[in-house]
Amino acid sequence: MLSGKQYGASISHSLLQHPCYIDTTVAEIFRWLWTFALHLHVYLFASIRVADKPQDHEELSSNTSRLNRIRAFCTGQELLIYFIIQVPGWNLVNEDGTQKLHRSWKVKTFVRGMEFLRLVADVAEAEGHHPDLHLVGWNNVKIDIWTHAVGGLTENDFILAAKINGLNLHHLLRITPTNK
Ligand SMILES: C[C@H](O)[C@H](O)[C@H]1CNC2=NC(N)=NC(=O)C2=N1
Repeated sequence: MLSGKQYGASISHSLLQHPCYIDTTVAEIFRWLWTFALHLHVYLFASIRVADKPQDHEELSSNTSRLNRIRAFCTGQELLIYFIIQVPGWNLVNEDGTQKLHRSWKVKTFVRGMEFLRLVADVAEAEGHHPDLHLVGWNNVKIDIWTHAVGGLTENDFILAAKINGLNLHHLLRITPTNK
């Protein structure tokens, strides 16, 4: 009859011999190495990290841009897709390696175009977050939004885009099928 101690020793001895256990040890080592390598990669190469996942079900336009809440985004597409669907009409573009939000409109007249930019400027100033504004060819308004402080997109950019979408601009726009 084996004592408890002897029984435990025999169990551990047989386990040690079992290929599964050996595999398990090797698997554990590889798992640890992989995890370490992954964290090292994130530490060394993730230029900016996701501060935290965006709150769900929060109406973007009711948010306000706050510097202390700049949620920098990695290039992780899933986060960008989560936000881009909340700002219809805006597109993700990459200009010389900088990810930006872009949208364009056709306005009725040059003066209406300036009025358009004025309304956007007021929202931007209230937000403390500012877009790149273009009025080209007298009636083409183009807006790019990105966070200069991080050289890419943050949640603040999507908040500003949502607020611009919330502006009543119809009286300034030339009616076209797509109003591109
Ligand atoms: C101090 C001030 O809040 C910052 O300089 C703000 C101003 N507006 C801004 N707007 C944009 N698009 N990106 C910024 O990094 C930025 N920084």
